[in-house]
Amino acid sequence: MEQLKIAVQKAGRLHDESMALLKDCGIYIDNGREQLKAASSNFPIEIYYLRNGDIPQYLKDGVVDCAILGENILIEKGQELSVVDWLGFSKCRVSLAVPKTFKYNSINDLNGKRIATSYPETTQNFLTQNNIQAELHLINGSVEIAPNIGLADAICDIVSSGNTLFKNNLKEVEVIFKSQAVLAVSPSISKKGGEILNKLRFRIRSVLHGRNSRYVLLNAPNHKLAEIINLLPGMKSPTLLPLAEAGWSSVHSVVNSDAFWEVIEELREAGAEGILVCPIEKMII
Ligand SMILES: Nc1ncnc2c1ncn2[C@@H]1O[C@H](COP(=O)(O)OP(=O)(O)OP(=O)(O)O)[C@@H](O)[C@H]1O
Ligand SMILES: O=P(O)(O)OC[C@H]1O[C@H](OP(=O)(O)OP(=O)(O)O)[C@H](O)[C@@H]1O
Ligand SMILES: [Mg+2]
Repeated sequence: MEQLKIAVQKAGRLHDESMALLKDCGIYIDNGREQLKAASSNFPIEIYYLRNGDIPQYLKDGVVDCAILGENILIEKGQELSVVDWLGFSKCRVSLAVPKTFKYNSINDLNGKRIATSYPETTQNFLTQNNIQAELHLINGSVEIAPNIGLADAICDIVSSGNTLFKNNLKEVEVIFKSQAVLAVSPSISKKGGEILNKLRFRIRSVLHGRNSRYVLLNAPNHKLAEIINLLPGMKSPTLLPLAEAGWSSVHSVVNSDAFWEVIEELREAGAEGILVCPIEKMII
């Protein structure tokens, strides 16, 4: 039986959350990453544990059908490959940074300067778009140290919390783009592979919608219902059930995780009581 070949980072920042996502999709993986490949006992998928930086080439060559990788690596090494889903983890940005003492007014201040980076394509494209000529120095790790050891005047690297920049006395001056983990596809995926991929994508979407939502239950006096329902859009519209006590109802709905504290405050002000907030395992839309 044909299997969908999916690449996942062998070790590093993407590995754990990629595996957790497959697990939440109900896919059991038989063996660990000590081996290059692993199979699943309950879904037609084969996992290839690879380096994030090598994955775009494996996708182009059709060695794997799809992959979970950082969008920034795809922009650097695989612009022609398609992203089919944005997975919401490993969020970061690719930015230019300079020493805190550098008097930076605009990108023009980088003309003629030396820039250290692990992302030469991304950096060069950004500089070209802005008509800047600079000398690039390719470094594969700890790029932030380059200005401090006199190797470069600026860097282009990943920034997340900003701690690494701070520790190295650097400041972020240009955000080139924002990145997160994505599901990307090989141009040579077969028809059957595409069908399995669609099943996987359906599961991934259900898991991600569930993660981004909360199930809210509350009690409210009937004369307050109109105002409360107005605050709760729900999937279709909120569920309304009568309470044993006359004049009261129970309202059930789904609220977006990002907005839910604000919504809860508004609900309380509108007269809601006994509010319960529960996680949603899967949400099929
Ligand atoms: N500090 C960070 N915060 C959030 N996401 C990050 C951070 N650093 C990297 N990432 C994201 O995780 C991906 C993997 O980063 P990691 O440092 O594990 O590997 P890598 O050096 O790209 O990989 P490999 O050795 O597997 O080729 C990056 O491409 C980026 O998308
Ligand atoms: O803004 P921050 O939260 O400090 O994150 C940014 C740092 O994280 C990444 O490095 P990583 O820790 O993956 O080490 P690496 O250079 O060995 O890949 C990236 O290359 C930055 O150095
Ligand atoms: Mg890293």
